[in-house]
Amino acid sequence: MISASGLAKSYTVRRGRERMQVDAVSDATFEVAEGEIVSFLGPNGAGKTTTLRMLTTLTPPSSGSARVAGQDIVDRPREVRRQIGYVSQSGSAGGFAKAGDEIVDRALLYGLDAATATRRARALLERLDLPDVWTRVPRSLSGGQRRRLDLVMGLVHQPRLLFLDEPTAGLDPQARANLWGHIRELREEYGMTVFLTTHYLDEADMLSDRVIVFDHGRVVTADTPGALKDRISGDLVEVEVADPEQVDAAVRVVEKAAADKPAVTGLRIAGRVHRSGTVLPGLTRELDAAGVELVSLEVRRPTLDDVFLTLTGRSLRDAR
Ligand SMILES: Nc1ncnc2c1ncn2[C@@H]1O[C@H](COP(=O)(O)OP(=O)(O)OP(=O)(O)O)[C@@H](O)[C@H]1O
Repeated sequence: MISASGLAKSYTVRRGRERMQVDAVSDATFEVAEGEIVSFLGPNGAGKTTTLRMLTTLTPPSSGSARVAGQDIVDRPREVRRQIGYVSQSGSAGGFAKAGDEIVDRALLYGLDAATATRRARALLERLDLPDVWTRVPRSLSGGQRRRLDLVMGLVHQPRLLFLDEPTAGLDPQARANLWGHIRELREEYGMTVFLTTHYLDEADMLSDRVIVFDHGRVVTADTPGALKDRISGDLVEVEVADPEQVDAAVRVVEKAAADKPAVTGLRIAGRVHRSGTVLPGLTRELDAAGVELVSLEVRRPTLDDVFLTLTGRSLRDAR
């Protein structure tokens, strides 16, 4: 559904008297298959929005090429636009018009007749739990309602591919989870492809089939959230012993099972293991045999932040 190859965008900016070149995107090369939900994950300034604007034909690339919904973004921008929906960071519903009228106007712009536009607008509002907002002015709605209204605006012409730029930025946790649920259900119902930018790790993790990690204008890696976490770090096993005298014995046991050197903090020993499910039974038996008395044993899945840190040398949380 999306095939981008060496997509790049540079801007010339003035710094005082000097003109400088800013490489917003240096090499966006990736594929997105039909029906996938793919997150484009990276810190602020990584070049996510610029990539999205090139793919949606809002800004031309400086070099490279891409096909979106089977069409070349430079040669056939109109055909691309007809098949995609786009919800920008700031959203599209604003102004003083009533929400229902804004949706219908948007649908008319795409060439729908008024009756079909109205029918679709009502169905989508119902579908996104916004049954009573037709006569409301968008700016009077809550943040979560407004983002759902933005989705309606992006969906009214039934696109095959939906682009979402930071869809849940600024929403509270409940509204974010609610929006993720809607996006997943819409994909099931309409079979559409969703490509979203985000700098939220939990969003990329919970929502997407695949994550493209993007930093400094280029793709770092791409995989499913689970595979990314498996590939980089395995699981983190942490044992806490009761007796300081038993720390060394516990370290020796954990060391045998761990992929790298265990970290010791007081009475806690932490080690990365590749498959906790198969390692744990043996580990507990060996700790027992070594006479180590455990206070606790915890297994933690590495987060996407651990992955980002390993790949880029910086934490996505700090990079924001
Ligand atoms: N029109 C422009 N003129 C000059 N520089 C730009 C322009 N648009 C983007 N940039 C620069 O390109 C880089 C990438 O910006 P972009 O907005 O694509 O990043 P982003 O990953 O989407 O970040 P954010 O999450 O903050 O939107 C930044 O350094 C930005 O300042």
